[in-house]
Amino acid sequence: MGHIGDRLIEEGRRKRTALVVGLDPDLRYIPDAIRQGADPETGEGAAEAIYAFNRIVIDAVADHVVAVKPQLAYYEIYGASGIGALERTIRYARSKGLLVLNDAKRGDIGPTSAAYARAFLGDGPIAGDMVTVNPFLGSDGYMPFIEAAETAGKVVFVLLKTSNPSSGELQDVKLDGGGALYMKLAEELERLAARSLGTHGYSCVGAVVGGTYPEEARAIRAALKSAIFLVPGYGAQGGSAEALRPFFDVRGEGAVVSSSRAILYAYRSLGDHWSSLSEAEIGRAIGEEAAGAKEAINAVRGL
Ligand SMILES: O=c1ccn([C@@H]2O[C@H](COP(=O)(O)O)[C@@H](O)[C@H]2O)c(=O)[nH]1
Repeated sequence: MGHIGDRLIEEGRRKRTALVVGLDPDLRYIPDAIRQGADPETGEGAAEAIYAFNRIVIDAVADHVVAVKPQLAYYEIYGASGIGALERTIRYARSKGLLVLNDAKRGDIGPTSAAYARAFLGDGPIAGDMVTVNPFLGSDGYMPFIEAAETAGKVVFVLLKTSNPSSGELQDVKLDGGGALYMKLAEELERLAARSLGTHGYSCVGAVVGGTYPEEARAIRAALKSAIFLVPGYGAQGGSAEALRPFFDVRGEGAVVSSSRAILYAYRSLGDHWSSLSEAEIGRAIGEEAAGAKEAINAVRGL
């Protein structure tokens, strides 16, 4: 039976895209027409503003992306109403035929990870199709997610080599024998990924590999062939389209590239008057930026 990894590949073919747009709504950068007086400091009215903004983003990018990736932190700031905005956003994205990847970066002792897995990969109100997982606690921290993904036919992206500047402080630590910690985890993930290969050769086990580390990606791809890579770092963090080549397989598949700020706030480059732009102008700028990113990524995929 096919799983969400298969759907990612199939939707990517149908729409000719490997792009995922991150939904990291920051009220400070949301124009007045949408913010409608919501206060970035107190958060009053924030949930409505976030949901209104996300709807505009989703409508603008739906033809250019395989999935949206809500970043949980931006919703948790506002407590119950923020989580409510996340719930509504997930429903809206699905109504537009998009897959949902919760960027939650969870991971804990076994029973707590199992509860997180139920929350994000089950049938509950904030469950999506995919979730990011922090493996720092070890296998009893990440296995409940992998088992839940296998059961539900969903996908878990395990943090492997992250895009941030200090990711090497721990992830690159050399182990006895000389290999880096992230390579040891890559080898372990390949063993686990083999348990749930889908129609297109990819698994319920995915990996986060930063677009800012193409050399590391080359080595990881050689060891970890069965995992779809989630690739953040393109755009606002300085990762270029050209650097994305080693993340993809020979068919130009097997990776999805996420971009948040560069697309969400594209209208800010229209000038100082960005805060007074209309909803239509905002949607147009976001849609054009997403279309441009999709094509730039497609060029390195050989499409
Ligand atoms: O290694 C990682 C893992 C996750 N992220 C998340 O992706 C987005 C990136 O946002 P941009 O605006 O495109 O830089 C954000 O939600 C991060 O939490 C990451 O950047 N790197």
